Amino acid sequence: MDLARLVGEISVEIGRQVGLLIERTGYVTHLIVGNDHSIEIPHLDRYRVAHSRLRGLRLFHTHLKEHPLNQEDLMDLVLNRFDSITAACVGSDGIPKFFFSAFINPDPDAKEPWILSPKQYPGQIKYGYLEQVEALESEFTKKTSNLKESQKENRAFLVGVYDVRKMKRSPDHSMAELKELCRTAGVHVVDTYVQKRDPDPRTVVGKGKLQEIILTSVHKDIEHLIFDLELTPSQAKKISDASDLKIIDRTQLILDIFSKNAKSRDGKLQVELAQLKYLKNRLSELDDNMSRLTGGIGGRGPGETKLEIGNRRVEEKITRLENELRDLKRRRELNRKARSRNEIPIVGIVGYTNAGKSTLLNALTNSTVIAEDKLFATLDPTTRRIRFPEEREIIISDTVGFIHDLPPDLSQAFKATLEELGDADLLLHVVDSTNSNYAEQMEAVDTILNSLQLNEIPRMVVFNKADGLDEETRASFEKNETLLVSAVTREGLSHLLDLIEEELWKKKEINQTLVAIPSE
Ligand SMILES: Nc1nc2c(ncn2[C@@H]2O[C@H](COP(=O)(O)OP(=O)(O)OP(=O)(O)O)[C@@H](O)[C@H]2O)c(=O)[nH]1
Ligand SMILES: [Mg+2]
Repeated sequence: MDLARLVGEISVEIGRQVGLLIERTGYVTHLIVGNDHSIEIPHLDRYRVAHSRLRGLRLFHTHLKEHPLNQEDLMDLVLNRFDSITAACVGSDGIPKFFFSAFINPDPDAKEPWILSPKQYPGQIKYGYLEQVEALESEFTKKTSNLKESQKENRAFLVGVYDVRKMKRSPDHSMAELKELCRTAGVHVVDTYVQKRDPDPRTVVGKGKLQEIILTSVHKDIEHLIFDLELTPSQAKKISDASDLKIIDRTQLILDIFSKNAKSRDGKLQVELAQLKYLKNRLSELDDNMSRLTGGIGGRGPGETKLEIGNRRVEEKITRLENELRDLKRRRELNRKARSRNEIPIVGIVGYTNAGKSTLLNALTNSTVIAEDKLFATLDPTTRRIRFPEEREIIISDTVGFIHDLPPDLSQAFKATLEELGDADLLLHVVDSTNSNYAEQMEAVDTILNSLQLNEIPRMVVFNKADGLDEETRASFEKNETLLVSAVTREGLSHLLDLIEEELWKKKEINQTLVAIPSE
């Protein structure tokens, strides 16, 4: 109380708010002098206590007018995870007349992230402060331990800002896909925010909204803020300046999944190259935030490439990877030439990610290529042979799944793995018929195939997962005479093989007759 009085007197004398940061032992770590209506809390990162939900510091400060705690005070409380915040309203003599206090609300579902205590007069101040803080802390621990293991880690807040006029697909679909990507990356989605208008060039969402999102995130123990767009380097920096959260965009999320799933030498190099290219554009913004901007989920970054290495090293590494990839590509081409000399027809399986391409390849060839209910399970092209009666044989290859708006660096990197499709005699476009967005997904695949100049190759659309359709949808597919199969129940597969055989050999025979015609 004496301290309160002293601070009050100083405060009145200089006409500014004065604040103290006090440890639980009573030790004062900071004396902060503000202006007449607010004070600014210094950066407190190193005071963060790892396992407890509170910082172990409380803020005591003066209000020169008889105002209760304002929005700014409460933001300070929540963002800094103070044990408590107290405003002492001091009279003209510097003596505190009454106090307003607030604590962080341990209930993550509460409407407001704080609890306000009733106004107190000096005589009413209780000394059970430590007990109160301890009770709060055990409440926090209880809430956290109630969560399932899977909900404790990689908690994320998803933010989608969509300019509906410019979008090719609906915001809902885009957000649903972002959630799928998160699930694949092992991210637990806690909260989402969708806004339908032009992204703010500086902070994507407005400043006030961003603060609100950050508040909620701190409150719900969320560590990742994931944006459904590619952030510009300066947006990423501005947003991460405003909070301690890890800022991740769609590109990084996809890169992250790719880096987890790449198995072959080639695939790994491609992913690392894409990561480095993404990083290079952001190196100019190099500062403390960079580790958070580039760490990826659970700290998976681009290989050994930590940020200590500068721009030059990144350039060097990019060149080295590109050379290595060129070598691999040359070798692949040799293999391909050898194969095409044998004149075995090649069938490429393409389609949106998770359509069931790998499962279909497995079912057709009875092999076991990894098939998972995850996006981008396949990153490396896999090739198998199928033998038909009459000594006929085809080579059939699985490819990486397609997705809307593949980040430019990635599409560049993955063109290499799709290049082989150029040799294909037939493309099987596999569609997940049970996905309500299948039409949009087909369009995305067509767009990518066209951009790869593969539109000349005959295409066969295969609607997969027929076993998962309800009667009505199934009937509508059948009415349109679509090729309906199930890689799981094997329904329609022998028909599919017949069609493939027909397509390839019918064409071949015609070609041969053409060749047989003697030229002049
Ligand atoms: N019900 C049903 N599920 C299927 C069928 N075919 C594939 N799936 C499931 O769909 C999921 C994705 O299958 P994948 O074969 O990995 O798909 P993909 O197209 O290779 O995916 P990426 O490699 O990630 O692009 C898996 O969980 C499969 O079990 C099917 O015919 N019926
Ligand atoms: Mg696959």
